[in-house]
Amino acid sequence: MGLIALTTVMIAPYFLDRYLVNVLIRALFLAVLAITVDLVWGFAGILTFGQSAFFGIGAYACALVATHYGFGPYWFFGAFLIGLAAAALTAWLVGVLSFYHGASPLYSSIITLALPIVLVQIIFAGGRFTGSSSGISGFPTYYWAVETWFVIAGVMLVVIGCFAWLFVRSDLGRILVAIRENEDRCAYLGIPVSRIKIALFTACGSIGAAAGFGYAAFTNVVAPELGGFLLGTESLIWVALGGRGTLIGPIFGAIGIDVTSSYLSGTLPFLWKFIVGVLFVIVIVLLPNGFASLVTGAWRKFGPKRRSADANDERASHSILLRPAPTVTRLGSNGEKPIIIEGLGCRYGSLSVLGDLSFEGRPGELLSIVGPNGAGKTTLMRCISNGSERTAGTVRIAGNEIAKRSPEKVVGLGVGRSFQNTSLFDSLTVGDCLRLSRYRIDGARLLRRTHHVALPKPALGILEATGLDKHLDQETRYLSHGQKRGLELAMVLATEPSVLLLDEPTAGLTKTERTAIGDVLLSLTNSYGLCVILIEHDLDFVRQISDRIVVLHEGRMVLDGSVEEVVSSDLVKSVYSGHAAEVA
Ligand SMILES: Nc1ncnc2c1ncn2[C@@H]1O[C@H](COP(=O)(O)OP(=O)(O)OP(=O)(O)O)[C@@H](O)[C@H]1O
Repeated sequence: MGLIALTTVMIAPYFLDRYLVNVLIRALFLAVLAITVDLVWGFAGILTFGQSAFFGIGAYACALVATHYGFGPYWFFGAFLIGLAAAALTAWLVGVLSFYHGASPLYSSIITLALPIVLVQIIFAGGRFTGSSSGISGFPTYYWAVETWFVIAGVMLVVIGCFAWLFVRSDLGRILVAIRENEDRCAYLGIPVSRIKIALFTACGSIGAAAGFGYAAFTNVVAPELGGFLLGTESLIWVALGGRGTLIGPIFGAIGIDVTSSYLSGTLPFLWKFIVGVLFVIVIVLLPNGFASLVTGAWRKFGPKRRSADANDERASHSILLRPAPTVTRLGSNGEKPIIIEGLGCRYGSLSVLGDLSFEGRPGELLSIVGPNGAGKTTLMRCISNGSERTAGTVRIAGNEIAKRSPEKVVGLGVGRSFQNTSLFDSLTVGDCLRLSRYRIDGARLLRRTHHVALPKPALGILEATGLDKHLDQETRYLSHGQKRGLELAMVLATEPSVLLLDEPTAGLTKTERTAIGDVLLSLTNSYGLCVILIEHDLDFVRQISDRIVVLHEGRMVLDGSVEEVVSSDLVKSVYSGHAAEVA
């Protein structure tokens, strides 16, 4: 595919009209910008209005160095590097401000909205140095033939397009999709979401600058509009019309709209903008996945059908293979108490949700937390798994204070958490979900996809018990509720925790499935020495499998004792009167 594209860009300019070749060269550079917008917005889900700023930085690096300092191969290459470095630094700074732990998704949109506006103001304020509102033109550049420029722009687009294609299919590319779909779940699997977003933003910033540099070197003109908000918004329109998250759609979106604009904007300047606007609205409403979805739909319908895989060929029937993890670093105790909580408190303003909780979890123990609705059970889970949630007290995991650590760092200490509502990644396959759960331990490849995933024994056991090992290529949205619960548990176990926090794992399950989950939990504590902390409303289930029970009421601990002590406690019966009969 890449070779065909390369050959096309090598020979196309010799067969096309000269004006069209000129227009296409600019469009090819803009298509590179569109790829970066698609990576940031389409794949990682970060709505960015500011990608044009990096394009502008690259363009101005070319013009400013050639105008004020010098021109020649070294100056030219030096200016290219300056453009890339300035854009990377700016993108990194914007990334740090936008994605620090606790920042809302709105931050990045607002900051990227402000970025091109600030850049344009800087250019205006630059006076004669930056050319102010008129920009800079006529600076020295390489006046190569248009065919040569076409090949340069085309090769740049094909090479960056191919790398982007490999990247989005790689392990790391799947993690980008996971972040877009469920950022919280990623963090609680130990994936450093902020760092990945900042790195992506930085890389895309410098690629955008490379495209801007090429654009300026070819056109020999730079103007503030090249780094402006309007181009940033237009790049979003190219991606939306072409097909967000498809790479090829945004490339054709950018080229199609820019080339058509060049032909129509002279004769129909206002009508053309109106047509693009209407087209945008129609596509957003009728084709939310852009024109690319029409093409892929037609290909699926009329294109060659895939040969069904040979059932005996395991590699052919699954694109991913499971194997046991060679060395399991945790799962179970290393001699330290898995968890010690002292004086834990949590307030929301004047509302005290948890107060002065102290208890510990022992190796191989199944500790249930029970209490009426609103007692603070889920808040307790949050305080254990995220250092910034509690307002008082300490939580130690295997001897290490969690302090103010973010969820992904707490996972690193050995805490695995499943949520009250099953929390997965709809468009990822079972295999993808398992692979990304191993990111913290096995890492992820940048341009390649791993075809196996090594899991600890209990995770493999759950996949076998739920039959998920036969559905590794199934997208998780098609799984039954029980299978989703099983997969989430296997994913959490894949992170090799020593403390497992489960928030109502049996909610919505059938009796048989509840029994199966109970057996799994007992084997996790008895055979692997895990400390399991379980929130559960099904008190029969709690009584059958717990070693110890902690009872919460209005954010306070009213009892910490064995099943018999809790069942016979009058105090518990009185605070838990609605369910007391079931406990007893
Ligand atoms: N972000 C928040 N801001 C303000 N109050 C909150 C917040 N989160 C939880 N609360 C309050 O804290 C209390 C405890 O909530 P929590 O969800 O921990 O209870 P729970 O015991 O898990 O209840 P359930 O069994 O219904 O899940 C509730 O009164 C809830 O309204």
